[in-house]
Amino acid sequence: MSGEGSVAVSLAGRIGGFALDVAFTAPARGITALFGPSGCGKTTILRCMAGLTRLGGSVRVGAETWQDDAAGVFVPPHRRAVGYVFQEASLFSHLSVRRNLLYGWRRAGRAASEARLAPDDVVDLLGLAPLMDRTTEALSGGERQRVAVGRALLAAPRLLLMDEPMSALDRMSKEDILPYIESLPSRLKLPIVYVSHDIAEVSRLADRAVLMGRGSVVAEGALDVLLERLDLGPAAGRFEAGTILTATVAGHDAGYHLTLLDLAGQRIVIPRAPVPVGETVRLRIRARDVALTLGPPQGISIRNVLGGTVIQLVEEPGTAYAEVLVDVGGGRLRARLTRLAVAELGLRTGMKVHALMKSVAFESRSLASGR
Ligand SMILES: Nc1ncnc2c1ncn2[C@@H]1O[C@H](COP(=O)(O)OP(=O)(O)OP(=O)(O)O)[C@@H](O)[C@H]1O
Repeated sequence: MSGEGSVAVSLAGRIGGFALDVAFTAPARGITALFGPSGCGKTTILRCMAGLTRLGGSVRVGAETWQDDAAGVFVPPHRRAVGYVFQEASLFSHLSVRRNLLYGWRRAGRAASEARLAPDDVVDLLGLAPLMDRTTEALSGGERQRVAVGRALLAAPRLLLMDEPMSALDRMSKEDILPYIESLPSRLKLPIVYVSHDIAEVSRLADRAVLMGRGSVVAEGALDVLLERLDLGPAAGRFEAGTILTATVAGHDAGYHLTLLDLAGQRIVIPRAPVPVGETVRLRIRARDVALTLGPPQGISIRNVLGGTVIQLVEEPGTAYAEVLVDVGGGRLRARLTRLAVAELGLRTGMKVHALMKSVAFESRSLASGR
C-alpha cells in the first residue's frame, strides 16, 4: 500500500533467541490491528517502529523514512513523530491532568505536524474536561489511559502506536475508554497501529488487521474479510473466531427492550442498542454460537435465524470439529459444528441452510456510518 500518510514496515532480525521477519502496511487513517498470541512479536514491532529497538529493514510513515538500512537511514526515537500508548499509562503522578497533557504539548515543540490537534480539541475528543485539575494518582485505570492517549496526541504524532492499552483494565474501565478509542479514527488524520490478542476487541475497533504467528505475518487485510477465511485457523481467533455483519437499525421494541435490525431483507433482533433507526451497526457472531438446520426450525427459543447457502466447508483433521461458511446475503457467518453433524446432515457447498445464532454481540455503530 502506498499513499499519503500510510505506513509500510519491513523488519527482520533476532532478539535473543527470538526471530522476527515481518512486512505489512497500514493505511493513512483508521485503526490497523496487530493481532496475535502472546510472545509473537507485536511489542517488538511497535518498538522498532518507534526506534526503541533496532532490527534490520525499513519503516516508512507517509513521505518520511524512519529507517532504511539499504540507504543507511535510522532516525533516532526522539526525532520520530510517534505517539506511544502502553499497557499501563506512565503519567507524572504528582502533576495534574492538565500539566501531564501540557508536557506532551510542549515536547512536540515547533516540529508540529500539520495534523496537530489543539489542546482543547484533545480534551474534547477524550472527554477530559472534568478531570483537568485532578492529580493522576486519583484517576481510575480507564481515565489514566484516556490521559495517556491525550498526551500522546498532543505531541503531534504522525503515527499513533497503542500496545494493548486496555489489557490492564477491569471490565468497567474498559467500557469507559472503549467509546473514546472507537471515535479516534473519525477524528484523527493519522494511522493508528493497535496491538491486541483479543479478537473481540479487535473486531470492535479495527477495520484492518495484520494477523501474526510466531515472528511472522500470517495474513493482512480488511478485518471482515480475514475473519471469513476458514484457512487461517487459530490465527483468526481460535475459539473466539467469528465474523462481522453490518446491519441497519429497522426499529426498536420498547416493550421487550429489543432493537430490530435488517440484513439484506432478513431480520435480526438484539438487546436494545442506543442507535437511531436507519443507522448501521456492526455485529460480531462467534462461530461456536451458530448452529445450522436444513429446514426452517420450529418451536425453538432462538429468535435469530437467517436463511443462507453453504459456500465453504473445512473439516479439521484429528479433531471432532468442522467449520462451515454460510452466505446469508449481506454477510457471511462461520458455524463451528462437529464433523459428525456435518456427516449426518450431509452438508456440502451449495446447500441451502438456516443459520441459528445463539448469541449476537452488538459491537459498535458501523465504522462506515460513523466516518
Ligand atoms: N530484549 C529482549 N531480549 C530477549 N528476548 C526478547 C527481548 N524482547 C522480547 N524478547 C522475546 O521476543 C519475543 C516477542 O516478544 P514481544 O514482547 O514482542 O511479543 P508480544 O507479541 O508483544 O507478546 P505479549 O502479547 O505477551 O506482549 C518473546 O519471546 C520475548 O521473550
